Amino acid sequence: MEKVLYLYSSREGQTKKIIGRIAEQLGHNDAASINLHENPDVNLSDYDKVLIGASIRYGHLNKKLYQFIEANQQQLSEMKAAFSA
Ligand SMILES: Cc1cc2nc3c(=O)[nH]c(=O)nc-3n(C[C@H](O)[C@H](O)[C@H](O)COP(=O)(O)O)c2cc1C
Repeated sequence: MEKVLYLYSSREGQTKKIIGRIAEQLGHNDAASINLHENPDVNLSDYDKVLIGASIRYGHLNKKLYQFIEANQQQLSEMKAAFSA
């Protein structure tokens, strides 16, 4: 079975709710849902697909998210990855 990760960067919880709803709609009830700020060292190679959800403040995503994407650029380009903000 495919392993799906829902990874989020949420300040007040809206993004967490939104990606939870997407997971529900796609039938990914068993997918992992991880807060990037609590688990910055999440290992993408443990998953087949990832959806990254992030909130915007004053035109910017959270700095930790930019750092995560930069650090995992190679892995993200080689797996099925989607982004929502
Ligand atoms: C102080 C503040 C600044 C925001 N700046 C932006 C922005 O620049 N662009 C945008 O599209 N939304 C902006 N928003 C809207 C948030 O991205 C939106 O409310 C989002 O759902 C919050 O998600 P979160 O609860 O997961 O942090 C802003 C919201 C707040 C409270």
